[in-house]
Amino acid sequence: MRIIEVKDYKAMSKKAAETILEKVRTNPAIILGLATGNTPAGTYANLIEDHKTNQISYKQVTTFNLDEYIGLAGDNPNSYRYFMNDILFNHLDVEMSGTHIPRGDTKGIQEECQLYEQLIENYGGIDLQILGLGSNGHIGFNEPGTPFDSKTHIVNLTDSTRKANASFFDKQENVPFQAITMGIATIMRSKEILLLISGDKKKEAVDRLLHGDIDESFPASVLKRHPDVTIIADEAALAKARRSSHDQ
Ligand SMILES: N[C@@H]1[C@@H](O)[C@H](O)[C@@H](COP(=O)(O)O)O[C@@H]1O
Repeated sequence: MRIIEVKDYKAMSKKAAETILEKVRTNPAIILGLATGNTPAGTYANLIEDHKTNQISYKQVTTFNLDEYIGLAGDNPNSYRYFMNDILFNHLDVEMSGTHIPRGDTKGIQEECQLYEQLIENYGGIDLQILGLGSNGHIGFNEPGTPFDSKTHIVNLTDSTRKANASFFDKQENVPFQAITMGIATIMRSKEILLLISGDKKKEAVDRLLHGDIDESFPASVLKRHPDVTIIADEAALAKARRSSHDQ
């Protein structure tokens, strides 16, 4: 894993956007894996800003999001489909039919998982996957204990994840209890991974990621087995991990 240390959230967002733009320039038909949450929002804002001035086209780009809440339709403002349209897709010239997010409102959720996995496979896999990091080490919605060989599946969200994501909802009770997520094996099949981490709230998780064992109790630890992972993390997120390295 390569680590790029940046000053703060703003610098992380800029560096991440530059990395993505470089890839889109080189491969205009790139298959991008995208994440939701606060962490990548600034990166997406930078991509939109760049699009206004440089007019890089996203018409041939295909995207696959990591996850979606079960029970929320795409027009529900709390769904990840709505979030992605709102903070990214509606501001680029991307073809909406080329943007994929699991459907959380279908009756056949199990079937949706298989179809989503198959669709990624049909496209030949993801070229560049953007990831955030949950405070408990989750990636996508793969909570601690998720098998490393998991494919797209249904998850029960932990209390800590429901709490962490409650700020997007009116009340915590409204945060769904389940989600569909790409599995850990799905994520690991991506050719390249860009993990973005910012802020003090993530410092314990970063410390465990960099210094802990590879173990299913900490899903992100699997990334150490991937041949091409770049972490862009800010000073606050790296604070504890850096101290631990000095202590050793
Ligand atoms: N499903 C998302 C993840 O994909 C995201 O990486 C994580 C961290 O969120 P944030 O970036 O808001 O800290 O939270 C959510 O649970």
